[in-house]
Amino acid sequence: MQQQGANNNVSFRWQRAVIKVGSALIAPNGEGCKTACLLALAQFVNESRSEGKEIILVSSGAVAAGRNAFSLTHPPSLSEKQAMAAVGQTRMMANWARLFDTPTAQILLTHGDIRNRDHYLNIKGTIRELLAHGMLPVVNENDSVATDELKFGDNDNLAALVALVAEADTLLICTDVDGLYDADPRTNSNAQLIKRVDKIDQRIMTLAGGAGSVVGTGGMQTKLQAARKASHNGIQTLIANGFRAQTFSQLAQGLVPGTLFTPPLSRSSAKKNWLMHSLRARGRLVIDQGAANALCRNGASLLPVGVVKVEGEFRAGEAVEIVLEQETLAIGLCQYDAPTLTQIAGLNSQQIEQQLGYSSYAEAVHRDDLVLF
Ligand SMILES: Nc1ncnc2c1ncn2[C@@H]1O[C@H](COP(=O)(O)OP(=O)(O)O)[C@@H](O)[C@H]1O
Ligand SMILES: N[C@@H](CCC(=O)OP(=O)(O)O)C(=O)O
Repeated sequence: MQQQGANNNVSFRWQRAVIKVGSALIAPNGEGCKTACLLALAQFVNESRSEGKEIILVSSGAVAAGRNAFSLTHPPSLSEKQAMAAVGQTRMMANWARLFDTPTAQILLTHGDIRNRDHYLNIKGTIRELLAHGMLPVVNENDSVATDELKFGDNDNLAALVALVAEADTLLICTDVDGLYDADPRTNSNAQLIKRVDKIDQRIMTLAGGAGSVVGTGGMQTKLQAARKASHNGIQTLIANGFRAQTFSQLAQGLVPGTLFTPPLSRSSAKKNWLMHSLRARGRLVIDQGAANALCRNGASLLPVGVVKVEGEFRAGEAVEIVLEQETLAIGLCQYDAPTLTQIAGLNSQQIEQQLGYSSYAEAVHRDDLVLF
């Protein structure tokens, strides 16, 4: 762990980032929503996207944005907060739309959606398409429908899971302090900023306290939980002050403005480990020589047209081995279940639509979900 001033030379590289924006930035007065504190962040997003980088926003603030539509004289109950979120979510999306020329796309999730295989695949597919079409996904918890057992509870942990689903290499958590301190800076004026953390162990976890504002949820504790989740999956996390324009000018220069959590493994190695060692293949796809060349030489996805035979019983999203003659070339997550892939093996995209009666995934196994041996 390195403290303030000890390391100003760390460089910050990224290609696909999830940027989590806390409620205080959306609703600086504790209610309603404003663009005032989002201008520097939006400029950074616009400039990064024009350089070919990809960004997914995870935006808090629905409850705070909807609060002033209700004239309550008591602290809001759970159902009143859910009603505030329903009002505030549209206001918050309109607020974001004002800041970008490209379309913003709303995705509302509950934890149940991440646990449900079909929903998970749909979320992944939607984010992939939005990014491919240059649009800006804006994710929040679906507060009006989430019950306790289906809740993420806080958007820091939600953002870490979105980073995983979206195959991001970076999680940037924008909050109202400069990063992780060795004590809560709001209550301890001697607290020191920690510039870099290579291992999120129990000692680091105990530094974190709760929320610092009336609109915040979880405080530094949930940010460290999120950083730990991301780190296990090879994703770097940066916690930085979203109120400071300097945060974004430094990021644009490749500098590290807050606390950087470095993962022990790269994203691709972590994914490789997961695919190769944690998943059991449920079936085999025998492919032709053309598909094998596309996979091995060009790093392409496996299309149904290159599949000669489907073996085993597997559901969409499960792992399969990819085989040429007797040689296993790769393992990957199949987007189709075995019966459907059997129907469309050897067909091109036009024929697939005719065969199934609807348009579906172009790839049997997307290259992001595939590891070559
Ligand atoms: N060790 C710590 N370092 C930095 N901030 C801390 C620490 N412990 C607790 N905090 C508090 O966490 C707050 C940020 O979390 P939170 O209020 O939930 O913001 P957000 O709405 O951005 O999620 C800070 O304002 C700070 O008071
Ligand atoms: N989903 C809630 C925010 C929950 C949350 O984690 O808030 P924050 O701590 O400000 O990131 C909302 O939109 O109001």
